[in-house]
Amino acid sequence: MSYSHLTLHTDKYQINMMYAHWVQGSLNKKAVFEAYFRKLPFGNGYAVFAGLERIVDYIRQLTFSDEDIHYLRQQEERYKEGFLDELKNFRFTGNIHAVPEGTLVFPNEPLIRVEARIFEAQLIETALLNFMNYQTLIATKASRIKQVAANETLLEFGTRRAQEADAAVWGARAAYIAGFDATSNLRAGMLFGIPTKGTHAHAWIQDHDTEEEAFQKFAEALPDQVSLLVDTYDSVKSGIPNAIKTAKLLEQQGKRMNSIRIDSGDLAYISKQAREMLDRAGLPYVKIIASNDIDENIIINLKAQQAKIDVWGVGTQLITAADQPSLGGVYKLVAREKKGAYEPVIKISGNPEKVSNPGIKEIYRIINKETGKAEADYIAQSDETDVRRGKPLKLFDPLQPYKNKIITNYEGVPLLKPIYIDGELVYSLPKLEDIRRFHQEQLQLFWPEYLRILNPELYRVNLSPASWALKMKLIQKYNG
Ligand SMILES: Nc1ncnc2c1ncn2[C@@H]1O[C@H](COP(=O)(O)OP(=O)(O)OP(=O)(O)O)[C@@H](O)[C@H]1O
Ligand SMILES: O=P(O)(O)OC[C@H]1O[C@H](OP(=O)(O)OP(=O)(O)O)[C@H](O)[C@@H]1O
Ligand SMILES: O=C(O)c1cccnc1
Repeated sequence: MSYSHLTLHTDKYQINMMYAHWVQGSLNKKAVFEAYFRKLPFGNGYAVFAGLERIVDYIRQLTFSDEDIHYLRQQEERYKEGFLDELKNFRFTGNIHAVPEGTLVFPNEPLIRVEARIFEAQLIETALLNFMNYQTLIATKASRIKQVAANETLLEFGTRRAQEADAAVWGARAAYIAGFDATSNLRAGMLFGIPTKGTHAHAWIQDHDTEEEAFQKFAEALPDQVSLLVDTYDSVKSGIPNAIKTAKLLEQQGKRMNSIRIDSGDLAYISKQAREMLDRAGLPYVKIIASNDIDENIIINLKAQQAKIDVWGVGTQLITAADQPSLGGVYKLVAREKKGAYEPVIKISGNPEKVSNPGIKEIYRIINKETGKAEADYIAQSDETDVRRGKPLKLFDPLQPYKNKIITNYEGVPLLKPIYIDGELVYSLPKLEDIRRFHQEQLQLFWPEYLRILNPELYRVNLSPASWALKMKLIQKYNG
């Protein structure tokens, strides 16, 4: 059995619906689903889309193995053999559009659009949401941390506390997209080409008779990468003075010590002491790393206390998105094939936020040509042409009709890109470095008011008048 084969990484109800479609002969009918989230995490003003690379890899390997079929045969549903034969020939033959990784995204806009036989589109819901929700959440958390530590180095240290191995490596990748500089996870480094960094643990010190001896032995072994953890006994009285001795010995060999790491106690006080002691000893080049349950709020706080920290090691709070451990992305049917054409469909809910936006849609980022900044995102039906033709657009929020605006001098950038067409991968997956750069460019498109981490301005995401009218028509139809 392979732990990386993911075809049955789906909720059983998807297979049950596929079975019912097979029984009813409706399996080949086309359907269009869109994936989006309704609420931004962490009170942030934007989210950072991630997960596409894994989705592409998942779609690529999406076949039912003999083992999968054997397992399904044993289920209490007693699926008929004809269905299992159908699954043996299964492959994804549809279209997928998605926004590129690193894109800034907002609530209620389609981030992934799947157009396929209902049989195929239904199967992939669970895995798509699983990848998109987790990776987008971590990229967004990492982006918040980057916002407050723009000039320091950020190291991702979370693996030991991550929700298992996949979360660790894909989380490390998401953090890198959003601006982290390196990870401690070597597998993430090997798989994705993320730079890797490491210091040492308390165990190295505990395993020696004295801290001084431990530091010197470590420096002897890795003279070009010396980073010493100074808090095993007492940072100010013992760790930092011993690290200084080691740095001086290294200088005699023409080498420069890289850094010290502080992992407990008052990080503001100790880092200031450390900086002073290192500078006084003629070691201004030795950097100070801080770790210990760091997040964006602690970073802001430590900076306000004039902490002298050059590098932040961030683990648990980032990799587990501790203050909001899930993103509520959903995958909703927006159109179904009926008599050879698409019919838009809606999901109605007592909760107005949960009423879906019907119809096959495009999102455009409306860039004001004068300022070069993003003005709003505009969700239109895919057959509307106003944005592409640069026609004046009415930006309106139906819940706040006084917030009405006509925009004329703009460029409408379509955000959804073709990824799979007729089951073929047509998207050339960008290099990770390019995704990271693209994310930084995305940030430049937005006024800082939308990017601040506390109480950001609400960025407009507006439905086109035609999309709004369609929604109202379907609500009226179903409300009778
Ligand atoms: N000057 C400071 N201002 C605000 N927060 C700080 C400051 N110094 C440290 N912190 C944070 O306070 C928390 C301290 O946690 P905790 O009490 O568990 O650490 P500790 O007792 O110093 O070390 P240990 O991990 O060994 O228990 C950490 O999240 C740390 O990042
Ligand atoms: O605090 P995080 O943001 O998760 O960063 C990673 C933590 O992992 C290591 O701690 P370790 O596993 O040795 O435990 P301890 O320092 O809490 O005792 C390291 O010393 C950091 O404190
Ligand atoms: O290299 C480090 O210092 C490190 C790595 C993982 C977790 N904590 C610290």
